[in-house]
Amino acid sequence: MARILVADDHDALREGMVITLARLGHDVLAVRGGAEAIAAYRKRAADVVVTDLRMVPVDGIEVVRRLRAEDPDATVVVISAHGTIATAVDAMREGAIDFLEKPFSTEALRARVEKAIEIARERRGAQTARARAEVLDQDRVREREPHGLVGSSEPMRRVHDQIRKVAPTDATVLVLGESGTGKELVARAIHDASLRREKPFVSISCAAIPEGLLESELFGHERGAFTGAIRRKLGRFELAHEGTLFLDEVGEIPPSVQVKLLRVLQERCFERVGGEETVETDVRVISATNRDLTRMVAEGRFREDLYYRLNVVPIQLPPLRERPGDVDELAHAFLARLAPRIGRRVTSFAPEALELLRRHPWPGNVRELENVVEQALVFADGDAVRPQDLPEGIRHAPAPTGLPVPSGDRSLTDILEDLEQQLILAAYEKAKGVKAETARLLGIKPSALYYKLEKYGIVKQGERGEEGA
Ligand SMILES: Nc1ncnc2c1ncn2[C@@H]1O[C@H](COP(=O)(O)OP(=O)(O)OP(=O)(O)O)[C@@H](O)[C@H]1O
Repeated sequence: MARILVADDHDALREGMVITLARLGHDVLAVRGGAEAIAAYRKRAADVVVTDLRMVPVDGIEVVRRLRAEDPDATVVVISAHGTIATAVDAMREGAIDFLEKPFSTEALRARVEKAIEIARERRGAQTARARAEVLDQDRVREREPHGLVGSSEPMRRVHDQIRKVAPTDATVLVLGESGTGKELVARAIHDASLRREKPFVSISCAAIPEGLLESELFGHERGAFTGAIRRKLGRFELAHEGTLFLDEVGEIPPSVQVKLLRVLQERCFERVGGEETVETDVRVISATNRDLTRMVAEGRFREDLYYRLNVVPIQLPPLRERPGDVDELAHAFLARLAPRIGRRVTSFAPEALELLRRHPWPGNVRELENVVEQALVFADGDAVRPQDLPEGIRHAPAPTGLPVPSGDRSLTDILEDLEQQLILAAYEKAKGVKAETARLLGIKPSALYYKLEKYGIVKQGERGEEGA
């Protein structure tokens, strides 16, 4: 059953339509003119409106126009007099979805109305989806507000402890960890527990901003500093004044900007791009990276002096696979937060589903887990998430091989070097430090072994000769 509004000033025709549509089980309201139709729709929106085009003083085209202006999802079918197709086309241009040419059979009326009802339903579905997306967007904004770092595994307890100790000091903190491990959340937690908590927390992802724009994003620019600099713009340092500035992906800062950042950290002042005036700043800097900054320093891609300035207090966030104990707790926390938002009454995980989550290696870390829970909730329709609600990649997890799952953070060479180092160490220990035996276990020449032992810092340089090999 649908709610249908019929507008026609021709009594017999109007009554006829009412009878036909009511017989089909619809809830029909009929009015005699355009103005009445608009008023009735405003009072109570109909699923479908069927209106004659030729009415005075307000005609059918005007009805279409007004209803669509007020409700973009209004679904209107127009009735045109024989031989006035052009007017019907005009009405369609205004947003009517279909037309009926007089005279028409009850069958034609039924068919058009049924089709219109279907379209109206689709539109309503899309509308709900839109409204939900808006709510989700708002929630995302709200999500930016601090919420606790979940996880009480031993490594996370250590992180909490470090946050508590470092927060009240003004020390510069470097948060290290793979992508999705919660580095930004740590930065917020430090800010929220600090004396600056009432002041702004400003964050910037240094990787997301093109090299040429990063300097002006951080330090602002003066009017006319470069093409397109129409007015003075404040940079993040000024926006974060007296608060905390979070520099995410700090390893991506190009050398030219590294120099300027170093100066702010040392002297607490800077100049805007294209400006002469020196701006004093009082900002606590917290930065984060998933890169190996010491390696970048060694390779000359990151200034050593800047590295030491940023790395006053390092906080290392372990990848999720190294704290499997947190998976349960995080999954339940995300479930509790996301289920109401998606409109699901799901309150738990089936034991088999939880088991699959525990077994997954989580290369995308906590962010991946959060996404997986959200996806599963979309499919879950009971009160527990079942294994079949989980994404394919989780259900058919490869058997654990003990190998790290590549996540894009590190190159194959790096991963292989790690593995090589581990294997050499294992052999070295097994051989109780006897190098000739270590080389034999590994099936390589002693000279190759010496080279690798030094490379990985397992023995100090120059120690190689002591066995006389
Ligand atoms: N311990 C945690 N408790 C609750 N939510 C977490 C936790 N860790 C991460 N998250 C959530 O996971 C997502 C990723 O976290 P965040 O953005 O802080 O990671 P990141 O390490 O900064 O990632 P990237 O390096 O990709 O920027 C966020 O939605 C965050 O709320």
